[in-house]
Amino acid sequence: MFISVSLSKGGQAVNKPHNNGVICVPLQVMLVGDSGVGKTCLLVRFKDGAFLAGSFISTVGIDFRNKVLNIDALKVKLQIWDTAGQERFRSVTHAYYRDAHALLLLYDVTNKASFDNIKAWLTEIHEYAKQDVVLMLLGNKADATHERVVKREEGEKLAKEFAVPFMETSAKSGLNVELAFTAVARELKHRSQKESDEPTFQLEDYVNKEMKSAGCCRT
Ligand SMILES: Nc1nc2c(ncn2[C@@H]2O[C@H](COP(=O)(O)OP(=O)(O)OP(=O)(O)O)[C@@H](O)[C@H]2O)c(=O)[nH]1
Repeated sequence: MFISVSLSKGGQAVNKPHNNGVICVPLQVMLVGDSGVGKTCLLVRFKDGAFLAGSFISTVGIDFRNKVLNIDALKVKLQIWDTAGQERFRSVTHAYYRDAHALLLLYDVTNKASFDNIKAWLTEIHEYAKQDVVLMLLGNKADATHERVVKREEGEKLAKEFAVPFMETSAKSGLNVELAFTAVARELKHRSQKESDEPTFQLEDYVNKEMKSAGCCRT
């Protein structure tokens, strides 16, 4: 069974009758963060299970890939938008915020400036994205132990300050990559089925529970 989603006036995802296997509107997940934090690599890891090693080619404008996830016997189609982190493409990115159902905001644990810029990204998100957008903060490149300059505790503290779920990821080792996308897809799926009797889904609780059962922070 496929899930189809439409948007109410308030931008909330609401349940809609769907034809067998026909997806009316895929769930849009947008990757944002400074240039070089690993947005494209995270997407490629999630989509193809591979790591793009070698020379770094910056995304120009915006790119997208689709992936269908099985969540509780439902097929949830994610359309994942990979945005360019470079400042000169910022106006292109702004135009896409309002259509995003979820945002994965990345910094690079080996790059302090990318972490310091998270507050500016949050301001931008507040300005351009839907008020009820699902948001998660990701500290990427957790595998790069020797180059690390941002401690996990610093990421946790920042996330707590802004009440955003948080996890460290690695596009290189695959750490928490599937979990990050699955968690936001689950949240969106639960929102889309508001009228059901299911208990309210808590994204942060789900993430913490899954990380704990996976041994938390292994790289
Ligand atoms: N060690 C390590 N390197 C990574 C990881 N993710 C990405 N990289 C490297 O970081 C560089 C930038 O990765 P990209 O995915 O292209 O970065 P981006 O955020 O898409 O950059 P823009 O397209 O400019 O916004 C590349 O050289 C990657 O190989 C990771 O998890 N661990």
